[in-house]
Amino acid sequence: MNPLQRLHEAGQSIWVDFLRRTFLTSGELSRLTREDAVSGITSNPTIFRRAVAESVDYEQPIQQLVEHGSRDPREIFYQMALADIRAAAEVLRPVYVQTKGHDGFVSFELEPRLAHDTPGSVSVARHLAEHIDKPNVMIKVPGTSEGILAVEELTAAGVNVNITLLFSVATYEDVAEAYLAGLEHRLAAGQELERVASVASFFVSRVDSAIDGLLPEGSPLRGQVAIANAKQAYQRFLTVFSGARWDRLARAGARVQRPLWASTGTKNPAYSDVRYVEELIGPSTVNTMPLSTLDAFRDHGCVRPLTVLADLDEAEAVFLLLREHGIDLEDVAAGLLADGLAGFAADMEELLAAIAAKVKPARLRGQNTPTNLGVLAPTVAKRLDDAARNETASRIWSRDHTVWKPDATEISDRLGWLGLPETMPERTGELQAFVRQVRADGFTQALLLGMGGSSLAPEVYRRVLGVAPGGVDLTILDSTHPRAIAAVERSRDLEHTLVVVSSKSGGTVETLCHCDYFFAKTGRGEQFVAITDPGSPLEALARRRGFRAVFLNPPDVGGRYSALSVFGLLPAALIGADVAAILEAGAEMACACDRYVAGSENPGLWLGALMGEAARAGRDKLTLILAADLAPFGAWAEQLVAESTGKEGTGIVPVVDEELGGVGSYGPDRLFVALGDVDGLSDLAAAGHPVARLRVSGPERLGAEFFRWEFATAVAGHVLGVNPFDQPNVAEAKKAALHILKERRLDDDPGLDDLNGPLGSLGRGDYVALLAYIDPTPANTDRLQRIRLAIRDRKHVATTLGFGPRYLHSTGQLHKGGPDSGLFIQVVDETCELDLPIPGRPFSFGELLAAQVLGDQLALRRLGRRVARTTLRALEEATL
Ligand SMILES: O=P(O)(O)OC[C@H]1O[C@](O)(CO)[C@@H](O)[C@@H]1O
Repeated sequence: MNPLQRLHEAGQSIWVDFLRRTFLTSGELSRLTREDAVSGITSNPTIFRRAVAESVDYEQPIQQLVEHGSRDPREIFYQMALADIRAAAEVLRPVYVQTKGHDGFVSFELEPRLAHDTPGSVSVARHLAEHIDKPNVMIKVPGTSEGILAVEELTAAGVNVNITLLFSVATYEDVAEAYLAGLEHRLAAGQELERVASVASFFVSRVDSAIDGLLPEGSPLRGQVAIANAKQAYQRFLTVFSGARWDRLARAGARVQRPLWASTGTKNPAYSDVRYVEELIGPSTVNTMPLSTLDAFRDHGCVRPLTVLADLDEAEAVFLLLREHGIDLEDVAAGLLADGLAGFAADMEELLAAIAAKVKPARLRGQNTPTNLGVLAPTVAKRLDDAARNETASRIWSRDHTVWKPDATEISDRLGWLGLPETMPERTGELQAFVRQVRADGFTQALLLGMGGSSLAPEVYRRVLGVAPGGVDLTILDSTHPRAIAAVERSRDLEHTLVVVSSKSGGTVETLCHCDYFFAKTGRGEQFVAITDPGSPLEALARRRGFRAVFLNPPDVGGRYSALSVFGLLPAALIGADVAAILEAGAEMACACDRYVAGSENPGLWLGALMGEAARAGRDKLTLILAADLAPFGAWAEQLVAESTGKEGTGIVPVVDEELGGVGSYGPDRLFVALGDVDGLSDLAAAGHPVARLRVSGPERLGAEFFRWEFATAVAGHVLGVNPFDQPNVAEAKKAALHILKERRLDDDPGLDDLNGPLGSLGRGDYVALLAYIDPTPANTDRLQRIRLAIRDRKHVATTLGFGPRYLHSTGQLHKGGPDSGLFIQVVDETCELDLPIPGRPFSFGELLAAQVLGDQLALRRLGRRVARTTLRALEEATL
């Protein structure tokens, strides 16, 4: 038995808080009923908005309805939604029959505009119930005072009701009373009671989100109130549904109105992702879970029966303490109800707008327009067929580590990126409020300190989107070159600069050194903010130094997969970007890549199959040709692909920012992927190079591209048989550099190399990586770019360019763990007169950089890779 089945055994019904057409038609819901004891479905305007706006499922139904003369978005919505509700009711009918009408329900919510209209609610709900005409359907009515009056009337009329948006125990009691009163009317009228069912949807995690924000940092009450509140509601349930009044109804066949725990997806990454399930287990209850919570519980949920009855004294104590803090739970509940209604109303509007937009031609079809896959076409097609047969996409979404490796290590706890488009919208308000405060406190600039996955997405946002009105000007520092640090320092008005220290592990040496350096300059904690994982050394440091804020990211999101998490979105919010729109685009792509979307219709699956199969066929140089407005995206994709796939002697070598050349410049080891509007690829396609074009409608679609490439990279990892979420060889260079610093071995410098030998060794399928440990100025970059093009055109090999130490956190893994086809040319300063001390450390930035040059060289040499060290001038002489 899996944990979900055990939960069912413990007396709790498992419903899913999700609905979408292909979820029904693909057989996924019926599979969940068979394998995971799922026995119900809940829907709401948000779920329908997502289903319609962010998936391709409804394109065809909309077109068909339009062809049959429907134009009105509301009418189209009801046609489609009610068809889904009926279909879901059919799938769940066996459960309903087997449980003799106890379980197997699907819920459909009244439109939010009826929330304060009792007669309107009653008449629409009755009409819907008649029209749907299925015994196992519930109509959702909100727990407003007008809604509660409607519950009584509807129950009396024999309509099954699910009362939603309940946050307070007092309101819950009114709801239970309304249900009893409705049943009593029926009894008095001599009508049967047995076929009337009801649930009371008590919201859980939203209560913690609201209360936690009112409590002081570190308060032990944080994260305690929602569960205590739900436990109290359960106590009221036990009282109301017992005793003489209830017994009379029960004897006549009445069913209890079961408490249903809703809002059970964890919002705060510091809390367990199954907390709102594990703590509320008890008989006669329902838990409706988002798919991510369902997957998490199946994976690691722990079933302790009757937790809903445990620790009641503690729950009491929580309420006492809450009152001592001056927090009135009833006020909070009223606020949550108002917010919940407003949220649903906004989603309903958006849903109708999305339908209106789709009445025009479908938007999501044709994400991939492969111009010429040439020799790769059959293998990619076969791979997609295999993926459909093996349910690869579905298994990825179920977070099944065996897609990659039999061992779950560094896989199961690295798949959180899949859920970010769904979970992060909850946090946009928090990010925006933070930025407003930052602005109000006079900060006009921001400086982000971070490496690799902690800095590359912010850089893409900044360079692609610019700074919007109301945003702060953000600069990213990921170089330890003393001149680069000095230049950043000079360019900032430090007093008005917010410093964002960004590190998942919280232990990255470059980031911590930068942090110490700037902290010593300003000495003001309120100028600093940290983004990190819960419990990291950086979190501790930030709290010790009194940082203005610490943003904790979900720990199951790896650095290079974090663009749509706080690591990407806080910097995006700082520059004034529309974070909600970024996530919306991400969600749209996530839906396009969903578990039911097969073959080339699934943009992430398709791209991953292409990249992986190309590499297997020797075309492992993934050459990205980016439209000018998306150019900065390349460095982010480079890290994602290189660090994810470059291991175990295989991998994909991303080639970015290599200017497009003539057909003769390229060997048969290339796959070209164009992003956005780019010209000049037809000759390459005509010459037999595989060329794929990805359509991107504009920079505002960045959120979609981040997700597409993450999904594709996960798929490519699967095709290559590697774990795309670890970076096993990164530590080698790190360790070597730290050892050199510790032992003060900087003088064991092997000196510069003659380049003729290494350059002469280049052959077919090789690549040259220029690793520049010099000041990353535009002028130096231009000189290095000229050199790489000369090497490419003369030697017909792919070239890459990275600045140290930044590339160590990007392509460094591939260099050491990937295919042995690289020639690594370290480019170092002839002299550097400037050095900067690092406060509190026995080495300077100049020494750190020097140790990193030597450390990486040592790590590469130990693996038998070709490495040479030179200066920019000597390299120019040897190549131009
Ligand atoms: O966010 P952190 O933990 O500072 O790590 C930064 C980068 O360093 C790496 O761990 C590699 O060194 C990357 O995977 C990561 O993106």
